[in-house]
Amino acid sequence: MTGSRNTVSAPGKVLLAGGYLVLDREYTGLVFGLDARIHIHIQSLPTSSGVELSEIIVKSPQFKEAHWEYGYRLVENGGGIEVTQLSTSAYDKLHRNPFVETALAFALTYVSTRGTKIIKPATITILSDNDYYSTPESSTEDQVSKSTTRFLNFNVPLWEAHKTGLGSSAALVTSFTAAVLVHYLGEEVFNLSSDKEKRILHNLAQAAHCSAQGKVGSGFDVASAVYGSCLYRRFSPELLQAHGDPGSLEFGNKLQKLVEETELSTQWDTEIIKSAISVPPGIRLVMCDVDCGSQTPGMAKKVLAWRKERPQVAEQLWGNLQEANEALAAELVKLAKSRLMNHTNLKSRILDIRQLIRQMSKFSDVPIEPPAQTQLLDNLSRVDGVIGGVVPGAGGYDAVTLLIEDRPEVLEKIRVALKGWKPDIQEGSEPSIGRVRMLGVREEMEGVRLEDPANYDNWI
Ligand SMILES: Nc1ncnc2c1ncn2[C@@H]1O[C@H](COP(=O)(O)OP(=O)(O)OP(=O)(O)O)[C@@H](O)[C@H]1O
Ligand SMILES: C[C@@](O)(CCOP(=O)(O)O)CC(=O)O
Repeated sequence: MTGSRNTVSAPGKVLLAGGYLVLDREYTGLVFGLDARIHIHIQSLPTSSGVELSEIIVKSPQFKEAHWEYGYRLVENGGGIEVTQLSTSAYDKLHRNPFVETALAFALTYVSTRGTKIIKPATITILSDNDYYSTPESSTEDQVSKSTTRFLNFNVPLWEAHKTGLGSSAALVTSFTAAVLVHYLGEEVFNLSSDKEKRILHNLAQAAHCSAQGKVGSGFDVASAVYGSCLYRRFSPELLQAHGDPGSLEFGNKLQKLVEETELSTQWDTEIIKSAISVPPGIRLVMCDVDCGSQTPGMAKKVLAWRKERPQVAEQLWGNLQEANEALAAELVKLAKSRLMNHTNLKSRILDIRQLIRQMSKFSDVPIEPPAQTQLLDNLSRVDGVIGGVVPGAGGYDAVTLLIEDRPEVLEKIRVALKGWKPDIQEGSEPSIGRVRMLGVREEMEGVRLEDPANYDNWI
């Protein structure tokens, strides 16, 4: 191990276009990294001489009861490193954090396959930028004017925190994995700015994230946490079927082959094209968080079931949407290159996508852009300086994303338009939309990066 402490951060995400399509390798998604990051600080734990501990402490000090202690051991038969959560007191309930636990086991296992014989104890601190969660004070204020406290104390346990949907688990697993690799392998050996190591990190974080969430999604969130904003084509899901769980026979070897792509069957086919998307000068992205009384679980399942049932109609729609999404990406790149400020085509490209998304909603009977969100987007699109907006990702009642002219007066006008806004929808026909407020985030092109540990001293 080189150096006694390291810090890494990774960005949150928004899938501006390509929701549902991106689940299929035939299609792509336009994903933007956001300037809300999750930061991981890892520090060697001092031990008194002669005492050999195998313990890693993880804490997330912005939340109550967010303290986890893990024992770890190298398992025989190539099983990798198994981690076990330790009880801190006989009376404490063992609250598990599957994302932390899995990321730790996968990352330590990979470290052990690189010839590291001794894994020394450490303390790991997780710090989330404030926009990942709605805060009590933000229930009366929007979060655009950034809070003066860099890392707020949310004062609730994690399971009670109100997430804003920026992809906290993907940013966490990515930054956590990267921090463990950098700490135990050394910054020179595991150089986060090299393409080779980024690819290893991407593969390892995708495997850990899918294992922790118990399903293989498209992975656009982990990809943007590693690479930042990009055009994304997913990996073949079969890649993640054979590695098994930490502790199982040959897990370490299988994981190493998968992550380092040493065999034909472990070659990843993910495509990340950073040059295919851009945010032109004078434009920025804005996220509005929608408070909603009810959510619609299983939207992806329902959309995919409809697609299977009506393949012909669905393929036509998927094709049209892919074309519309590519046209949006091309227009953004064109505007960025030409530096022209005419946004007429950009407006039309956004409206094309929305029209097709509404068709998807109607055909599949899934509220992807439900009438209340249509009203919200139409209303906001009329604000001077707003170019247009969409329901990002899976859509629903969660959030909307806008592209706007990057001027303070446009933000002010949006703020005024949102004040007291309510959809004009018949009672009972839709879940009730509560307050809508701007988050303080915008797009960011950069993915995972090393940070200076000294910048976090106030919060460790
Ligand atoms: N600051 C944090 N500290 C510790 N664990 C965290 C933190 N942020 C996220 N997590 C872990 O990630 C889980 C949330 O992941 P989940 O996939 O439900 O949300 P998300 O990634 O924010 O969702 P979305 O994809 O809708 O944006 C938490 O339950 C916890 O296990
Ligand atoms: C529906 C889907 O395509 C996008 C979900 O995006 P989000 O979690 O709503 O940001 C699922 C996926 O890509 O894994």
